[in-house]
Amino acid sequence: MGAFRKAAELEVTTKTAVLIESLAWLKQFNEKIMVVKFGGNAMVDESLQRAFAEDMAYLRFAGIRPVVVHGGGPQISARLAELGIQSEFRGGYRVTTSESIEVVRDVLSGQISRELAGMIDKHQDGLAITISGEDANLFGGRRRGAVVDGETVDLGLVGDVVTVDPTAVLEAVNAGRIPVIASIAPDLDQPGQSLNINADSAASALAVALGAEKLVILTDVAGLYRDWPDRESLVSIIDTEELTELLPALESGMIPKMTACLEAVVGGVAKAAIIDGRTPHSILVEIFTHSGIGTEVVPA
Ligand SMILES: NC(=[NH2+])NCCC[C@H](N)C(=O)O
Repeated sequence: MGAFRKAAELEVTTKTAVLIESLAWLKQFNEKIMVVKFGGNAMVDESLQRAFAEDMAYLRFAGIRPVVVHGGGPQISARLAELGIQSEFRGGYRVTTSESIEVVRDVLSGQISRELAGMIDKHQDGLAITISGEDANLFGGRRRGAVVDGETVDLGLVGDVVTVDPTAVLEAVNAGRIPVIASIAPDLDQPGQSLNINADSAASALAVALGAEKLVILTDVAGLYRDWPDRESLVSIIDTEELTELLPALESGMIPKMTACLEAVVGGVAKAAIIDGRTPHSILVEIFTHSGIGTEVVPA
């Protein structure tokens, strides 16, 4: 047998193995809701955005029901700079004012949600549907500052999701559509006021409210490292008990993401994962292979 023919046969064997490995996961996730937090570099790189839209269409046509939640920190900063709106910073975080919250809304709902939905719709007309956290009672928020060196600093109109009414999202999902959700919410304590909501916590709260099977958070790291920055210590799977112990010692940028995973699983979501959004199609590897690609959080 020629070497060429052998190589071709090997390639077929590899492809066959990959395809058949996915069967277990196609069965497990069939018709299940999966909440995906879109963020980080993937959000500001057009080819990664396009790959992400393709992945969402892929999940949907594989029989899964994806729900996308996104933030937009970098785009908001860029738009504020363009408009010449000066921001005050406290403890390294931008303070959101009533002037800048209008820009936040416009960038999140008007720009990012629409662009992403447009890319998903390239795969089938009307596949995506944009929903703002301010629509149909979806989210209710409460102001929360950031903790810097053990002290809470007031960041203005910034907060966390504290109430979720998933009715509109469920309707969209049941109609076979992919909701694309902007992380902005009415302030429960101040009627008429809106808050810029942390998208990790919003995705987590929504996953719980929807009874999702899995929460997946895209980030700019490969996953959770037990001993950062030791590259060998990347964790593939961790339970809520061990994660709770590890959490206070984590690098500060990881804490909100791992907390979101933890709260989702404690709230009843079967599992949650953080994966590298800089690697195109990493979500397909996470979902459809046994070993996945990032760090998965499971119940203790
Ligand atoms: N990082 C990991 N260990 N992931 C395991 C993923 C297993 C399976 N494909 C799932 O999505 O549930």
